[in-house]
Amino acid sequence: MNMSVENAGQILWVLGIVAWYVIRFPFERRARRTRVVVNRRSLTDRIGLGAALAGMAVVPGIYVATGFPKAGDHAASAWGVALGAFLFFAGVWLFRRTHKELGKNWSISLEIREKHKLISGGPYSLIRHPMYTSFFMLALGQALLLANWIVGLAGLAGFATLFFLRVDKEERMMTDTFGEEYRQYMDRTKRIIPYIY
Ligand SMILES: C[S@@+](CC[C@H](N)C(=O)[O-])C[C@H]1O[C@@H](n2cnc3c(N)ncnc32)[C@H](O)[C@@H]1O
Repeated sequence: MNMSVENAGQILWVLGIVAWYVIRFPFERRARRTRVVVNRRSLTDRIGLGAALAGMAVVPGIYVATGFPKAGDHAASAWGVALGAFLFFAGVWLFRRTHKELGKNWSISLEIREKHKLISGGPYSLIRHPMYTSFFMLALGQALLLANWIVGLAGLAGFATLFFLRVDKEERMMTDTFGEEYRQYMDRTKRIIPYIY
């Protein structure tokens, strides 16, 4: 087993998660100060958020800190880790772009804020959910950076749960709020992969 490649994967994952949190923190603080006018947070959405948090932070965090669970460990390859690092940091970059673009309109859950504007520029010009695309990139990166099948795939399973529980509800909330403007936006964009889905 090549320990140095595995350690490199874990260190890169930790660095990416720290960068992720540094980007997210100011938006969480600002969101607390901006009034919510529509709240569609539901039990299903909380379950999805819990699954994503468990799969992308708690399970890999415990693995990196303690090596648990040992079951599922596999040998890491340098190419796999390099590809994982590329996907993970490209995901962090897209995550930052989407936060900058959404600005005061960002929410962690299904909410419309006071003076909410429909954003359709930058990464939002091709896909309606580029932040969710960035999460899928982070989850794929995690699967390649962490040399354990259970821990690696927990991120994909956790985020896919949130995505599929949420996406229809989010689009319904946006259509209810922005009406024809959002319907037209839907007609010219895909969900998470430009020109495909
Ligand atoms: C966690 S953010 C994710 C945004 C988007 N689904 C994405 O993946 O980039 C969720 C919140 O963003 C807001 N939102 C989603 N799409 C938006 C858009 N095109 N313009 C403005 N706000 C949007 C909604 O208030 C929603 O509750």
